[in-house]
Amino acid sequence: MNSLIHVSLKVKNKKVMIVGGGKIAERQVKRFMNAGSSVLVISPSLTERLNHWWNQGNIQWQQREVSSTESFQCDILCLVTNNHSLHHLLQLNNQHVSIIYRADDYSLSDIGFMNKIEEKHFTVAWTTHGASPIYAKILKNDIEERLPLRKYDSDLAFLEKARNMIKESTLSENLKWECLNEICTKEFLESENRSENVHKLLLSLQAKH
Ligand SMILES: C[C@@]1(CC(=O)O)C2=NC(=C\c3[nH]c(c(CCC(=O)O)c3CC(=O)O)Cc3[nH]c(c(CC(=O)O)c3CCC(=O)O)/C=C3\N/C(=C\2)[C@@H](CCC(=O)O)[C@]3(C)CC(=O)O)/[C@H]1CCC(=O)O
Ligand SMILES: NC(=O)c1ccc[n+]([C@@H]2O[C@H](COP(=O)([O-])OP(=O)(O)OC[C@H]3O[C@@H](n4cnc5c(N)ncnc54)[C@H](O)[C@@H]3O)[C@@H](O)[C@H]2O)c1
Repeated sequence: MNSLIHVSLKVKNKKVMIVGGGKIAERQVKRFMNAGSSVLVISPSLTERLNHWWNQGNIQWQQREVSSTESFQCDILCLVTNNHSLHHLLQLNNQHVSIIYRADDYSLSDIGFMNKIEEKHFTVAWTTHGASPIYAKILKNDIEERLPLRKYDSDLAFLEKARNMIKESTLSENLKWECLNEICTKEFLESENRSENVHKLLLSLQAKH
């Protein structure tokens, strides 16, 4: 049984607490800060970049050591110190927090972070489930070379607009469904003027019904 579900998690305005202020904390902070979460770091020290973000007012910082009996009120708790037993006890004492990330042990973590290639309209994400993070990184080149990611992205930019037009049309649900399938065919996508062809397709179907 695979006990993992791969999701896209919306973390804007979520309260994220990061215990630890080293290199791995930096990676987590960057991720959540850029996604619009409210980030609080608790650590006696910060890396230079974390310190910069704190100075800029992008994150909050409590300069202190966390003790193993503490209880936190937050949506996501990231345990990213270099202290395995502290993580273990904090996880036990914070069962009320439904998402706890443990940087020291993938198998005990509620979430894992995937490798990804992001285009505007398209994301490819993969994971080796911690089997080999370095191999996972190497795969990036392989995926970039083998997949026509720019083409997918440009197709999707077109399809997003076309799909909205179809959804907003007065066609019946069945005909809308037919259109949505039609615009995804290779022939349609590779046709000379695909944007104009969407208008034509809609007009011809509307005229018939
Ligand atoms: C995708 C990405 C997301 C993220 O985390 O941001 C990610 N690692 C990234 C960067 C990165 N990782 C490492 C380096 C230094 C080496 C280098 O520079 O090459 C760097 C680069 C850096 O730090 O800059 C090495 C490393 N990573 C882990 C360990 C083991 C350990 O710590 O025990 C080791 C020690 C080596 C070993 O033991 O083999 C563990 C994990 N790393 C994962 C994901 C998860 C498993 C994913 C999977 O298996 O597919 C997992 C389990 C974390 C988790 O999800 O809990 C991000 C991609 C950024 C990008 O796109 O470039
Ligand atoms: N997930 C990954 O990709 C990955 C990769 C490498 C390492 N790791 C794991 O992440 C851990 C952290 O790595 P790092 O390179 O950031 O370590 P680091 O030593 O650079 O940073 C540890 C940070 O934790 C802080 N800290 C220590 N005790 C604390 C306490 N009681 N309360 C609050 N803060 C405390 C330290 O002040 C420091 O800022 C490693 O020990 C390892 O288990 C994960």
